[in-house]
Amino acid sequence: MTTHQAPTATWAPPPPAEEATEPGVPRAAGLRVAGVDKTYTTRRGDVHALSGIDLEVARGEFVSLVGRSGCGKTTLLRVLSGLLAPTAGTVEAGDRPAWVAGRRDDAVFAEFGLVFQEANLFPWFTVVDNVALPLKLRGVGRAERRARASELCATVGLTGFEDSYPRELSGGMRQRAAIARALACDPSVLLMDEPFGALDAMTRDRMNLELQHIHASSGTTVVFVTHSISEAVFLADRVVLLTPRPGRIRSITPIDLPRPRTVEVEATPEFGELVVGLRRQLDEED
Ligand SMILES: Nc1ncnc2c1ncn2[C@@H]1O[C@H](COP(=O)(O)OP(=O)(O)OP(=O)(O)O)[C@@H](O)[C@H]1O
Repeated sequence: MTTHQAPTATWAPPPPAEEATEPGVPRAAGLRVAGVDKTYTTRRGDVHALSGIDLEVARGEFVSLVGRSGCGKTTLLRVLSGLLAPTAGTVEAGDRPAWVAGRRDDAVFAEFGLVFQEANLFPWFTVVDNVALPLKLRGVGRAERRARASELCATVGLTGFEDSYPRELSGGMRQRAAIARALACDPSVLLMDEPFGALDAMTRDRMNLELQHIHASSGTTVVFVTHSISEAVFLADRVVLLTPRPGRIRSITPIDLPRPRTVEVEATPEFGELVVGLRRQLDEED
């Protein structure tokens, strides 16, 4: 295990997925975050949420963001999503400026897929119509979008539930539908904020296996926020640990465990060492 204390850790990105160059398959983009600061201005004063965030995420890489409650994980993810303007700094996606001088390029962010803790499905739409919605908004014809949405339902294990309504699904199934919807437009980057945080432990384990499979087959770049160190280690190529007040990158830990990973990996000494090492860093902040 190698734990780097600086965000400039040398790390060899995985080779870009070959499928990424084929038509109809996601074209993953890397992310470059430089000098990002975020201060919230409130009636009770300023809250300095992020300071000097420098981070490169390689094309096709899976990065987990962890840290104590309130350290700025969601703030950083919202900046990366285009939902929140940084106070300073830049974000680039695949060499295209996304945030520069507080201005966003909508076209860049339109290529990103977002998944939050709540699935946020439209209750009056069926699963397939929810998944197809981003395609509808892009003007894709009904037959084509239904075909693509059914394909995505199969990818996330929802075959047979295409015509169900969200209320007829379990929490895990709703999150799978949300992931399928985020994948509908072949996102260049998939940003996920505690997507499995509300699920029971067994469902969460299964979703982690499925997400790993989806990441491998789609080749997309993923930034994943979680409170769970073991989930972060299980999924990631690298784990980024933030420290609070203001949020800074404390360490970047490469996860060199072989893929595909199964639940058995969690019983290995290598996995245990990585988790303990990260927990120790968190404890040192007390
Ligand atoms: N809209 C807001 N206005 C003012 N302060 C905010 C706002 N959103 C977040 N903050 C503050 O910014 C800091 C970082 O919050 P953020 O939600 O990004 O942390 P987090 O690491 O995602 O927390 P958690 O793990 O609890 O979800 C906190 O001090 C929080 O109080």
